[in-house]
Amino acid sequence: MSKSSITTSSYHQLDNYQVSTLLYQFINQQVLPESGVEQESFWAGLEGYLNEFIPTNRALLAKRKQLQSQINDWHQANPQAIEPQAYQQFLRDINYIVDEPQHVSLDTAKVDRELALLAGPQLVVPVMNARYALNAANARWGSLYDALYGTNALEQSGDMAPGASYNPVRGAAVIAYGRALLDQHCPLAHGSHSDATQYSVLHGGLSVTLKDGSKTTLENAACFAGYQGEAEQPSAILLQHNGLHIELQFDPEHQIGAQDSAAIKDIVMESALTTIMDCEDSIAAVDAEDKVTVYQNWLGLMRGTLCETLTKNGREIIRKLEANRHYKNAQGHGFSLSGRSLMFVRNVGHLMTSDLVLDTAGNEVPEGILDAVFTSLIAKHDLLGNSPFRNSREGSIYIVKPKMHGPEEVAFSNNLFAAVEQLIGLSPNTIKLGIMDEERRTSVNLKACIAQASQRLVFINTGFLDRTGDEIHTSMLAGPMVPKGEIKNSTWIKAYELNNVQVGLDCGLKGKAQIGKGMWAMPEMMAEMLETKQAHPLSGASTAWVPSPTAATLHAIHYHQVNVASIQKQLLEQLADGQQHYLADLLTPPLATDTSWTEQQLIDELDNNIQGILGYVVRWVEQGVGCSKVPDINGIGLMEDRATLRISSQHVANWLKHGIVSEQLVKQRFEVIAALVDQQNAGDPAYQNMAGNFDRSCAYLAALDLVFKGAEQPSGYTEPLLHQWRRKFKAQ
Ligand SMILES: CC(=O)SCCNC(=O)CCNC(=O)[C@H](O)C(C)(C)COP(=O)(O)OP(=O)(O)OC[C@H]1O[C@@H](n2cnc3c(N)ncnc32)[C@H](O)[C@@H]1OP(=O)(O)O
Ligand SMILES: O=CC(=O)O
Ligand SMILES: [Mg+2]
Repeated sequence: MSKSSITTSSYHQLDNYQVSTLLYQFINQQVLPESGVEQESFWAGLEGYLNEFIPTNRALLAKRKQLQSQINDWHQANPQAIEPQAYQQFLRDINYIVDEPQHVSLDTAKVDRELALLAGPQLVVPVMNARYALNAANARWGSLYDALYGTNALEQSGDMAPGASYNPVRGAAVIAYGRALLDQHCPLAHGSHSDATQYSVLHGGLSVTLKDGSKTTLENAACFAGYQGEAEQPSAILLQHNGLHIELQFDPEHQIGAQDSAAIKDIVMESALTTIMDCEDSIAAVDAEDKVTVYQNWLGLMRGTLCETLTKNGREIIRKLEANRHYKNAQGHGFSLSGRSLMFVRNVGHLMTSDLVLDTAGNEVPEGILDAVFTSLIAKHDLLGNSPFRNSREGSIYIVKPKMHGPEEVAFSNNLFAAVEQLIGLSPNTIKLGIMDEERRTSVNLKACIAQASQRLVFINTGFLDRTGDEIHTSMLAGPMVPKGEIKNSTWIKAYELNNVQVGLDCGLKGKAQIGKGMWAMPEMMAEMLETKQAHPLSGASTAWVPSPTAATLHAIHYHQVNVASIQKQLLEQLADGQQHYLADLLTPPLATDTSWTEQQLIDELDNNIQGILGYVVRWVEQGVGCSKVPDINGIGLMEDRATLRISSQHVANWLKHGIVSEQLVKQRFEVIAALVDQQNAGDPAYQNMAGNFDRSCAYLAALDLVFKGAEQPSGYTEPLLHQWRRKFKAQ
């Protein structure tokens, strides 16, 4: 627990704690009114809550440290290749692996259908950025035409180049793709959607006129969900397949509609069913001022008031939350669908502390404890109907809790949420929990983790990025790791992904909660995503992460191609015949067996890691940007956040620890790459060069620390050093 270094903030004195005046005023003036919670009882209750949970939080962190030190000692005492049985026994002896409960059955009530019943993309967004957060909330519906036209999903060279103005060849390819998609998932009884000249609603069903004048309908009448406008000439037709909607929009006056045989101007896909508003790894919030901005945006989303004025393509627009979409069904009765993605909020984990609240000794209190109470109190406005919109129709609050290590830490979150419910007047289990399966102690004890939250769990998600960082850090002393790019092919990660689905199904998540997969971290590589990310629904996952609304729209296609409910059913049938045992593979770290890398291979590996580190850290520390697109060594823009930074910094730290690379070589490559990153940012007027500034640049020194002090960082996390250096930069 660190002493607060911020002296500029003023504090309001409670009995035993001091609350940042910024937070105190924000909560009193903007959050408590109409929340059904009285100011006096809230602050008094908060003190009791902090008294109750701070000591346990500290004890859990001490346990992490103790276990890591026992593991380090074991590797030092056993320097030869890991003997699997002895290693597993040791992990059981120290209680790193606990006994697996026999039978766990999920019993979560009031779960919205987007989580329990539907399968589709999950978008993640830094909530500190209001413009992006609004865009994400609205990403429930996305233009297929824009997603195809504007990305490499379709060939981008020659005749197909997007160009400065509309390219009709590319446009025709987009339209053909859309028609093929309709033929595949909502086929006609006869003929093809590409030959359609008119869509209308006749006799309670869809009637489609084809080029030859014949009329047909949908092969499966249930694919027709509704329409907008007049039945004979609708402005939109709503289709449905695998639980997801597809809207055909008609406009003969529109640039695209005018050239289309059926006047279709766009095909709009139901895209991000759910979105995670992230207060964690994609943002840089290091002090009370930042945290209040985060909470303010979350409040704006929960009260429906958030809006942002921006200039786009030379036009000023005001971005706000989208209204619901209204349709008539086949019988002409009105109904509506949500215009917005169902929102989760991702709290921070148990590690960090915040200067939002200080104890009597001036120590910051655990940030996760504060996030639980403030993000829930804000979300209570949604449940009370204090917004023109509704997030959870079932009346639940959805919190994603990251970076928990093992069942005790899940139990802690569960107790925390129960106490918050009492404090702010919610019924038990209103606050739901999404467990990030992203630390090794959670993966190896996943069933026991689920058991600790069986009445509030709504997802388990393989955060493979953090999980990879933890894999390296936990086995830091076991030996040098394989190069970073090879880790994704290693034994443990395959077992980890399979185990997550198996355990989820075994604990009864089907039909009740999400089984989720990780982030597509190459935001510009949409063709490659279309090619490969189908693997996520095919594995039995009901959702998987995407970095942008466009990626959500394209990933939605995979949930039309794959019926997740039937995959899960098959997997459950296999499970009834016996479980696969993944523990031994899960405990096989990605150690290199052959370390005879050439000097050039070592430099390439270092450069790749260091480019990601510097490119990300410079914007984090000096501009407060928590998630960036940073070119890798091959010029491919990668999504970098704190979890990818954890991997890169731990990887270099591991190679330093085992003498694979020397300190001198690492420093030399840092200097070379710093100049390159400076060049990449040359167009940014707010940017300060690192090259020539090596002993003063906060960003550069932070990046060096992340590597050279990497082995000693708690669980290899990057946030302690990032926060320290960002605060230093802000104070300058
Ligand atoms: C390991 C983990 O924890 S993963 C989870 C954390 N990661 C994330 O949350 C990823 C979030 N994604 C992002 O922050 C961004 O997509 C980045 C940083 C990767 C790329 O951002 P940029 O370089 O600005 O993207 P780009 O210029 O291609 O597109 C910007 C447009 O896309 C939108 N956009 C991009 N990402 C998102 C998003 N996640 N949600 C909503 N809108 C988004 C922006 O609003 C903007 O559109 P606008 O001009 O209409 O406002
Ligand atoms: O949070 C996600 C991850 O991969 O880490
Ligand atoms: Mg993570």
